[in-house]
Order: sequence, then C-alpha cells, then structure tokens
Amino acid sequence: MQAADAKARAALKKNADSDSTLGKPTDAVAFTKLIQDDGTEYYVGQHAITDSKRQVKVFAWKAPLIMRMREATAENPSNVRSRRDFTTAINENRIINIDDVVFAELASRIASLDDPALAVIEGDELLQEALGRGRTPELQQIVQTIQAAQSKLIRTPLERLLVIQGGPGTGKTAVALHRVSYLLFTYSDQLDPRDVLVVGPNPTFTRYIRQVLPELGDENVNQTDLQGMLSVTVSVTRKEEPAVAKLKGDGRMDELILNGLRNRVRRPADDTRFTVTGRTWAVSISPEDVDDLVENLLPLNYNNGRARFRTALMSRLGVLVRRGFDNDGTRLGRDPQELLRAADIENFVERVWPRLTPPQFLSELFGSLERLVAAAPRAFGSEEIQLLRRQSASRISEESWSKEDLVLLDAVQSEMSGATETYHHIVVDEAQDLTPMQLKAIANRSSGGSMTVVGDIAQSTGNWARNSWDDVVDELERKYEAEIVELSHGYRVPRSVMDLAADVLTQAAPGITPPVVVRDVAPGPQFRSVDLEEDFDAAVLEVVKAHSGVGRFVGVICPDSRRQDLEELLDREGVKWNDADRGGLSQSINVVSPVAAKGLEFDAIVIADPERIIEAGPEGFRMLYIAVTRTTHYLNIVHPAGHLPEVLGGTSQPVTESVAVPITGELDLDDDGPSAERSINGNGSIDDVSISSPEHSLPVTADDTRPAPTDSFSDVAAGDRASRRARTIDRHAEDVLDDLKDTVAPHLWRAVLERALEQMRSEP
Ligand SMILES: Nc1ncnc2c1ncn2[C@@H]1O[C@H](COP(=O)(O)OP(=O)(O)OP(=O)(O)O)[C@@H](O)[C@H]1O
Repeated sequence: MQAADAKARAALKKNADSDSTLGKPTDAVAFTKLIQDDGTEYYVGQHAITDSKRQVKVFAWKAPLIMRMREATAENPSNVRSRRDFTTAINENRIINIDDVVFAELASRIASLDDPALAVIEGDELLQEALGRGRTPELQQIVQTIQAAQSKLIRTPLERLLVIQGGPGTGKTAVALHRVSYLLFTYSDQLDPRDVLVVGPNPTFTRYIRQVLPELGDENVNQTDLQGMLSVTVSVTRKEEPAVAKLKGDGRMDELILNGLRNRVRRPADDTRFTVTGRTWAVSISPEDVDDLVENLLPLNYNNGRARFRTALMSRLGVLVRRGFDNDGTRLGRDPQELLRAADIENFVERVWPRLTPPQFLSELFGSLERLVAAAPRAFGSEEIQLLRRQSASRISEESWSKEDLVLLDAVQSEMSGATETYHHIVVDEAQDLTPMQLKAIANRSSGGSMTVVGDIAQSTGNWARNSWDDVVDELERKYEAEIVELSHGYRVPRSVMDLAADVLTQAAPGITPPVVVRDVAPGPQFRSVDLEEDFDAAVLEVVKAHSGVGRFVGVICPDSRRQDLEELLDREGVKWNDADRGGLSQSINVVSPVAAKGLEFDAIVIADPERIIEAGPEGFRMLYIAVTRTTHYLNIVHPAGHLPEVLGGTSQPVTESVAVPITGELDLDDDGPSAERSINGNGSIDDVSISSPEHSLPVTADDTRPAPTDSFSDVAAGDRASRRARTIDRHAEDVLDDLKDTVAPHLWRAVLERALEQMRSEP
C-alpha cells in the first residue's frame, strides 16, 4: 500500500517500527532489560516487538520513555533499580554474556571516587568491548551503549537550534545521527525522512556515515556533502588563491550579489516607441515610466520581478493603445495588447531586465570592474574588488569555476528564483569550518530553523578557522536561539595518544580542554626517526604494511608535499591502497590528507612527517591535532631525523604562518604546558617528569616508543622550557596586537588592555 501523503507515510512507518518482522532474524531480540523500583520490567531492542494483541514486548531503543530510563546514573537512578545488558553472538540471536548494574550498589561503590562519571564509563564492560572492536570503512550505530550525556542531546526537542561542541571522538557524529532516528520516531506525525537533511564536509565523510541511519531503520534521509547540497551543478576546474577563496566565503558577498542583480535592471536613456498594428501612430514609454514600473518590483526575486515587469509593461502599453484609439475616435474592438508586436515587447523587456542564468550573471559580474564597483557594498575595499575581478571566458560554457564559486552560484540561483528546496530538520557535521556563505546556503534550506550543528572549535581549519561558535550561530539563528552544549568524554582515542594530542592542543587551541579519555590501550604512540631522506617513504611503507598485514584498517596521513612520492612508491611496490581524498575508504590502506581526515577514524594511523603537516598550515597545529586523534588504537609517527616537532617531544620548531589565539577557559600564564613536562616511557604510559626531548636522551632506534627520560637532561629541559615560554608569549602578544590593530583605534589600546586585565583578574 502506498501512503498518499507525508503524514500517512509516517504513520505507516511508525506501525512498521513496532512490527516484529523488522530487522534480521539473527539480530538480538533485545539487548537490555530495565527494572524499575516497583519491579516493572522493560525489554529494550533495536526495534519494538508486539504480540498478537499489540502489547509491546520489547521497546525500541528510541522510545522516549526508554531513553529517559537509560539516562539513569548511580547518582540519579530516577526510579530505575537495575539494568541488565545482554551481549549476543554476532549474527546469532544467542546470549553470550550478561552484565548487571544495580544502581544502589553502584552508588555506594563509587561514592568515594574523584570522578564517579568517568569510573562508571570505564567500568562499563559493554561499552569498552564496543570501543575495543576493530573499525571498518563505515561508522557503526551505538544504540546499545549510548551514554547518559549523549542521550540527553539525542532527546532534545525537535524545534531547537542545537549546537554540539566536543573534542575528537566524543561521539558528536554518532549522536547527531541517532538524534535524527529519535526525532523521526518521536515526531513521526510532523517529520518525514525526506524532510531531513544531513550535510557533511566531503563525499568520503558522507560515505563513511551513510549506513548508520538505514541500520537504525531510517531510509530516505537526504545525506550529502556540502557541494552536493548546492543547487548549481558546474564542474570545478579552478583553484583560488587563499585571499580570493576567503573573500568569496565572506557573508558580504551576499549583498554584492543582490546589488549586482538589481544593477542589471536598467532604464533606457530615451523614449522607446512601440508600433501598433494597423495604425499610423505608435505608443511610447519614457525612462520615467520604466522607473515607475520597476520601482516596486526590484525587491522581488529577479526572475519573478522580470515576469511581473513584462505584465506591468503590457498593461501600461494597453492603456496607451486604448487612449490612442480614443483620440482617433475609432472603436477598439479587441484587446489592445494584441495590437502590439511580441518581438518589440521581448526586446524591450530584455533590454531593461535581461534574462540571466547564474553562471552568466557571475561571469559577467567578475569580468567587469565597473559592475563590481557598482555592486560592492560600502564595506568592500578596492583591493577586495580587484581580488574578485577576472577575465571572463569568451563562452559561458568555457568559464572555469572554483568550489567557492559554487556557493556563490547557489546564492545567485536562490536570489534569482527565490525557491530553494527546504527541510524541516538539518544536521550539519564538521560545522566549525564553514564559511559564512556556506552557512547562509544551509540556513536558506531550513524551513523553520530546526537544526543540529556539530563540530569542534579546536579542529577548526581553513580560510574561516574560528575560535568560537559566535559567527556560526549568528548565521544560523533565525527562529530559535542556539543552545550550545558540550560533550566531554572521548570514546575513540586511547589515553596515551590523547596525552600526546593534548600537548599539540596547547599550540593548536590554547585554552581548550581535551576530552576526558575513557580507555587505555597499549602500546601507545610509536615514533620512527629516519636518517636519510631517500629512505623516508620506504620507512612509512614498512610501518603501514606491518599494520595492514595483520588486517588493520589503516589511515596514512601525509602532507601534500610528500604525497606524490609516497603514492608512486606504493604503486611501484604493487601495494593496494585507496585515495581517501577522492571517494570512499577501503578496508585496508587509505592515504588521506590531514584536512580530509577530519571526522574519520582508523584502527591504525601512520603520520608521515608531522613537521611538514604543521608547516603546510594554515592552522598547522590544528591539522596535526586532527591527524593524531584519528586512531582508535595504534599511532605511528614517522619523521626525518631531527625533525620531530617540539609538541610531540622532539626538538624541531616548525615555521608556521598562523598561531591560533586562546579560545575559552582560564589563561594560566604560569603554565609551561604539559609538553615540557611529560614523556612517554617504554611501555607507552606517561610519566610526569622533566625532560628535553627523546632525540637528546637516547640514540633513536628503528622503531621506538619515546624513550624514558634521564635526569642529566633536566637543566636543558629547564632552559628549553623558559625559551619556549618566552616564544609562546611573544607569539600571543603579536596576535593580541594584530587583533587590536584591526578592531580598536590606537589611542584606546592601552585603556582596552588595562580594562581586559582588570576583567580577567575579577573573573572567578
Ligand atoms: N556511546 C558510545 N558507545 C559506543 N561507541 C561510541 C559511543 N560514543 C561514541 N562512540 C564511538 O566513538 C567513535 C567516535 O565517535 P564520533 O565519530 O561520533 O566522534 P566525533 O565527536 O564526531 O569525532 P570527531 O570530532 O573526530 O569527528 C566512533 O567509533 C563511535 O562509534
């Protein structure tokens, strides 16, 4: 049976969700039993199961009642006495393990602990088992182990602008997708899967996440990357200079486009005469008449305005024809408009209000300095206008377009037609990188402002790398005020790796706290120093093969400058590998650029030359932070001898163009940063000791964890620390000055700085 409308479809789907035939016969019937204080029992599974009298035997995980009960914690059991988790054999509906949590008992056990929440997560066997599993090229659903903090976000009501901030691996993507499933279930009378749009940063990411919703029983949700979301399809053949790319993402481009379109409507310089069939006289339209006709139509979208202009013109000319007949004293026996020549009308409309396509408009705008100057809002500088100016191709089909142009073409399309497909709920992943123009394109597609926006400010890179959610929220806030909520536990990255990442974070995003890690995994980060440049790629390959040889899902994160050589070596050696920057992921070896690695995860990450990743920038430290945090288990860092960056415990100081300014949280000016004080010992665990660097302390072996520190280097370490601190302070001071210069008149600098210090001191 076909459902005629969205509501009926939703009702059918809801019924189907409680149909015991959903899911495979080998799926677990239920995975949890919740028992309330009064003894009532609730079985929970992937799908609801009802008996012949339509009594629910097993509740779907996403039923609001169940979600609320699963948020029970030891401190706040909310009428839930105990929870029993069942583990079933894979592809066999047979229980192989049972784990019981009795909340009162748990409460007394953890009462004395420093961080009870963490202790509970660490002690959650089912979760730990799930996190320890090997990864695949597709993200998996997490219904059985959703954590209380995640559940609260999943359950946030539909009509919200929810922003989820969280460090790497805190489950933001997983939460956003499970939220979609929850919303489709709970608001099935208002929300059809086709009303939901999930937007990711690139096609590889979309492929990586696309199975989660169908696995949860939700087909037909639109999942796409940003480029795929746009309404204009032209192929991208042009790469912009960074300054041009940044400018084209600027929100002011919207106004430039609007002005540019309005400027295309032109009044003729002289009167225009229109022949009247069968008459010796003609009717004419003056420039002032055109002004009158156009005035009220300009605020309409361009195409609609054009159509209305044509109608208004015809009716005005009709009046003039009728008047002419009256003056002649002749009877007009038909519609006066029929006496006008269609070609004359079309030519005139085309002269005043030309028919345009988005590519034609943009090509002509960028190709004319005069048009650009006329369209540029006052805030545009002359250098900015020059940045946009380019030679138009002689034929529109030969014009070259950049990916930044695509967003502009989309904006032109929407200004022209006023019609963009809209969605009731939009999920935006990796939102921290989006340009204002991209954000506008997304906001344009939201029918009422209901969105789930996820990302991590510390991983914000690109031309619009940012240090807060403020401007993102400004672009997206229409009907609802944004609620920014943070996830603080990291489920992906093992502790020893996150400790290393935390050192990188001090440079990447000072002031941001790394996630609280919930698992330990041996062996911790492994370092490999390579003496000769000609041996470098072979050393990377050796490490990669060691992982792929035992069936691990490997990501090789490689800076662009090393990419071609590495790819050639892989091909020469006949190694099967996959280019993760184009298309999808393969089960075994995937070569990926730092920026495309965002959002992905692998069993093993091999970083080839971290120093070059930092130097390639922009936001090189953030790129390295992203690279380090992609692993669920193994991390290998291969570097040329003497070129291990200081933030990873080496001695090299990569030359970077930009250093992120502090973001949030307290500034601890006396903090030397953990990188100066920590080292990883031979077992991969971390000791709080002072050392200089592994390269000073021991000869570098072929494949080595960072060696244990020795006391004899503590003086060097102190000296290093002092000079590093001085350099860090210098850099930040320069950043603060740059910001001041950009935003405050010079005579106010001192007062502003003094006031800022005062405010900092008075903050709790
Ligand atoms: N409650 C959970 N139970 C089991 N696995 C979980 C849970 N939460 C998160 N994970 C797992 O942790 C990993 C990281 O999750 P996810 O990719 O959603 O994190 P993220 O915050 O989006 O990371 P990034 O910032 O790197 O994009 C995934 O493998 C996910 O399945």
